Amino acid sequence: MTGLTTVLPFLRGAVLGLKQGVLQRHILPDSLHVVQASFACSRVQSLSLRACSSSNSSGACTLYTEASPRVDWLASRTQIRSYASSADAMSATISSSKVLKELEQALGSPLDTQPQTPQPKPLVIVISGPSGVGKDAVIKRLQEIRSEIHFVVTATTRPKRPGEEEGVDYYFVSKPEFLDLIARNELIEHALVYGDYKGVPKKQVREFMSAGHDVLLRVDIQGAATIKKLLGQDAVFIFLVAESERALVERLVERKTESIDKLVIRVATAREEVKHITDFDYVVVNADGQLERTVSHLCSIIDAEKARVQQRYAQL
Ligand SMILES: Nc1ncnc2c1ncn2[C@@H]1O[C@H](COP(=O)(O)OP(=O)(O)OP(=O)(O)O)[C@@H](O)[C@H]1O
Repeated sequence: MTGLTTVLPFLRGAVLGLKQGVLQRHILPDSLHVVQASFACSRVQSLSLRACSSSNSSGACTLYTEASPRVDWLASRTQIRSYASSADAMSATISSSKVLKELEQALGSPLDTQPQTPQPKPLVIVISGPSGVGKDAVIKRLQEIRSEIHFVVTATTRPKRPGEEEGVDYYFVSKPEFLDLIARNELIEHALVYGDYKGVPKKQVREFMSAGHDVLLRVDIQGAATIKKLLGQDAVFIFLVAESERALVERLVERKTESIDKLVIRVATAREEVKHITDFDYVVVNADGQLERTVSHLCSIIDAEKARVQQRYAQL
């Protein structure tokens, strides 16, 4: 009824205004009310009747408008419709804010406007899996989609190779510098690989997490086990697998980076590594030709982790 009251002055105004112009009388067929029924059939009908005080026995009503019957009638009809619609919206706002006020009075306190979901905390995501499963390929694509996730760059004592960039591929440090990082307990995990050290600096993780970024670590199974000991349930551990051992080996062969001898070692290692799957929170299959699916699966895991009631939070 509030909408009706709001609209009535307009109609009264319209009828008053008509007195100053050439009055036209239009008999409106029932079909008009069907058209207007899209927002409020009975209301418009009663508005028309009350505003123009005329109706015939078939239920059709009379409306007065200025001059040019057809055009003005259409304009007038549009106006009435838009006035009635905005009046409805206005009355909805008025009534809902009135209800909210009454509710607050009944509750004795204002309704809380703070978010009811837990504030997502920056996440440490550890991705691991056997050699050749596609860790680099998956992470590269994930970074393209989720650029806000910081991929932690490993520190290494290995000399820089042509094309490699400081801070992008690795942080290149001297052996004494690396040993100093170990002594100061500034590495999340480290390993000696073919005579060179490699390790994940804590400082980088701390800095990005305190800036609100999730951080992503790509480590081998041994490294994941070390991080698990350090962070336990505070980080999320994801194990990547191929759809089968054969598929994994085919991928490695196609990569053409390993000799047969090295391939034998990698496959034997992969057989051992896969036994550690139960130490991880999630396992994701990176099936052949399904890189996008794998990455979207990872995104779902990250999103689900953000929706946890008890959020993981790693402090280093
Ligand atoms: N879903 C996939 N389908 C087909 N090929 C893939 C898929 N994922 C990765 N690859 C390809 O498989 C090869 C191995 O991938 P990648 O180098 O990313 O593995 P990795 O796990 O990082 O290996 P490593 O641990 O030895 O560095 C690459 O040539 C890569 O392009």
